[in-house]
Amino acid sequence: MVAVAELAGVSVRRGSAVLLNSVELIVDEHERWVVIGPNGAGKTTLLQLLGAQLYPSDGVVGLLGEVVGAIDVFELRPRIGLSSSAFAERIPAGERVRDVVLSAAYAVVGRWREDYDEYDLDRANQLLASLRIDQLAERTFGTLSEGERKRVQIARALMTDPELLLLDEPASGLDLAGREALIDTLSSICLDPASPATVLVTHHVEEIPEGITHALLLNKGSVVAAGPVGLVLTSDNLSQTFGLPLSVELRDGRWSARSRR
Ligand SMILES: Nc1ncnc2c1ncn2[C@@H]1O[C@H](COP(=O)(O)OP(=O)(O)OP(=O)(O)O)[C@@H](O)[C@H]1O
Repeated sequence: MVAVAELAGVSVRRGSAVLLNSVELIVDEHERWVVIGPNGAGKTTLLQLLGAQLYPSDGVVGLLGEVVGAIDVFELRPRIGLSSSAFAERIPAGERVRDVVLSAAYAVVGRWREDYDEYDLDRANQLLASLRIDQLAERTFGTLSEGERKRVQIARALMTDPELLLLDEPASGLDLAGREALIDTLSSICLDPASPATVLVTHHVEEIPEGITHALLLNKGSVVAAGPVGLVLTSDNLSQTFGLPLSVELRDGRWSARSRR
């Protein structure tokens, strides 16, 4: 096993606020992690650390064999695929879908070269097809539905053939059919041995795709539990994470949770 990400005693503080508190985490190359916690738990902050977008206040963040702070983050970032709504907001509404994906190869947002390599063009087209949005390639990003935008973001995150894939709430804002279709696609990614190590953030256990191997539960910046998903996603752990009595169930590969009466 090779660790693609390693957090040792990592804390993030802003003024008197503790966003993350002494987090320990090792993500190995074939693992697919889900990070679950209530609003404000620190999930996005954790993902930003894993994406080399943020430095810790304390502790050590190791990514892809390098220590963050000891290497230029601009060398690390192209090796990490990140899909988040914060990033999506930076995509110009008039940008063509194929170019949104293609321009990731050049670490830019917005088309900037008239001629892309044939290899990059082929890869972008393959990703659009595998995410079932090839028919949208010529459309502009601003005209897409929320579900279509999520798929474009994931295709873009995969464009550089990253060693670590980070997905921040990929299914948020989708209707039931859109959510289920996206979770199906995410399951295919997670179950494919050729996919990169993955860390997916969500508020909802119902949004955990099949193929997720590990879970980390966060509450108020601290880890409640972390490890193999079957051991971590218990009713007790989830109740502690969300601060109310919950009953958790796994059926046909999908998780669900409801309030315990
Ligand atoms: N610059 C800052 N100063 C103070 N507090 C901050 C700052 N940035 C973030 N926070 C707080 O840190 C906490 C963790 O934020 P984060 O976005 O990581 O949580 P989250 O688990 O992703 O939340 P959500 O599920 O609502 O997206 C939140 O309470 C947030 O208000």
